Amino acid sequence: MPPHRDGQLSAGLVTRTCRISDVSFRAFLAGRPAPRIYWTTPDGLEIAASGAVARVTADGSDRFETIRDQASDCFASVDTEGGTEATRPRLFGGFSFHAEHEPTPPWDGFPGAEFVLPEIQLTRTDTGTWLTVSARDRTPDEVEETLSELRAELDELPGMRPREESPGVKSTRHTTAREEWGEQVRQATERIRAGELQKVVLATALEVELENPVAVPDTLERLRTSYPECYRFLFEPTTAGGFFGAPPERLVSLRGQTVETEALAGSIARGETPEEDDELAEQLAESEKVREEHELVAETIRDGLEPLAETVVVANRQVKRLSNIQHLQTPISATLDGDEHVLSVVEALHPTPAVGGLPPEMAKRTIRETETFDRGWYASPVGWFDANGDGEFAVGIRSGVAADSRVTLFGGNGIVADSDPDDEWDEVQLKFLPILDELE
Ligand SMILES: C=C(O[C@@H]1C=C(C(=O)O)C=C[C@H]1O)C(=O)O
Repeated sequence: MPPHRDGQLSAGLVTRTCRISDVSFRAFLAGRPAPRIYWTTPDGLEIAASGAVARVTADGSDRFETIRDQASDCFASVDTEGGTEATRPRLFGGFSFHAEHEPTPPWDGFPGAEFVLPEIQLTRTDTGTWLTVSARDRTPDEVEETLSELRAELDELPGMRPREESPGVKSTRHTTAREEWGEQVRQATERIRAGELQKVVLATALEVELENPVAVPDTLERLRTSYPECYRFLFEPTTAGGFFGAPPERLVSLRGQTVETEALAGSIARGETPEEDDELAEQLAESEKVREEHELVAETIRDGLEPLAETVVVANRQVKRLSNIQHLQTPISATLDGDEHVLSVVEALHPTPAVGGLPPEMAKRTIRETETFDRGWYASPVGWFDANGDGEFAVGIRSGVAADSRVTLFGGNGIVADSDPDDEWDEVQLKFLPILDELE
């Protein structure tokens, strides 16, 4: 499919922002149609948005570049007033995992890449809350008038909204049966022992039928309490479905020439007691198998950054503890050689061997040949970028696609030569839990 350009902004973009009293972002999102966007980072930036003033889409292996080109048209003429750095125009969206992406359910409405510049955006930081309205082909006065009207409407919304009940789980179905998984892992380990592969991340999907339709913004709000150290996002391009999740993993943040990223790979459960917790963390940190697998990820990220960077700094490995799982984590930072667009860094890193494998092409091929469900946007870059090419992307894991009363969740794990199918299965189940628990 050739990229279409309904996002082109020949007539220019007008955006106006005003400060507002705090308001429930969930109540705002509940009352808006698709496209709807939610994005929040552990450091406190929180954005809820709806409508599309511009929408750029792309497919195929040059989708990163196509999006960047279309976005520069989009940002070419922007008349913006009243905001702060936090409210500057941003395009929100993401990419499919594979370049050869042909959406099948539940991924209807998700092309190979799509970014949206929202019509109405709420931004919350620790210094305040703002409302932004953006439009094309409208005069600044008209946009300001819409801003005042919307501000009055928002005054009617509650500052806090009582939490809705969880939708309740009617039934769950693994798209990959346990025996099939065992066979998949055995075949992957054979390829690894034969020297074709070093590592591959295999995933499965869990189809969850709910008692009631899911309100994703409410689910994300509940995840705020249980997973405060994670990103939380929703990208709902059409009414067909919304991709959402609470990923612990940053793919990249780029500000000026400073890149922050990490290797996050290697997993173990949490303990019932602090002692057991520490024992498990130690077991994770001491396991040679996990350490090797983790180092492959850290080295590959470093190698991916080096051609773009003046310096790359790989910090010490540590254990990152989440409510239901512990991971090995290595923070990595870099100073780039020149002005690179964040999408160039995204393209250089995706997929890291934390979600793909090594060598990258062989791992991607193995994933395509092995997995019996559509990865779609699972384990892919999701986030935003701005007119300067700064931006931030999470890895779309601990995630699912929601449509009415069905949510499809995804979870994967790194397979290496001596992986045991049963252990890997158990670890994958842990990765469904953050969202599954909130739906139940
Ligand atoms: C693939 C997933 O997680 C990734 C794989 C991990 C592993 O193999 O131990 C750990 C963290 C993530 O990088 C997932 O959550 O679905």
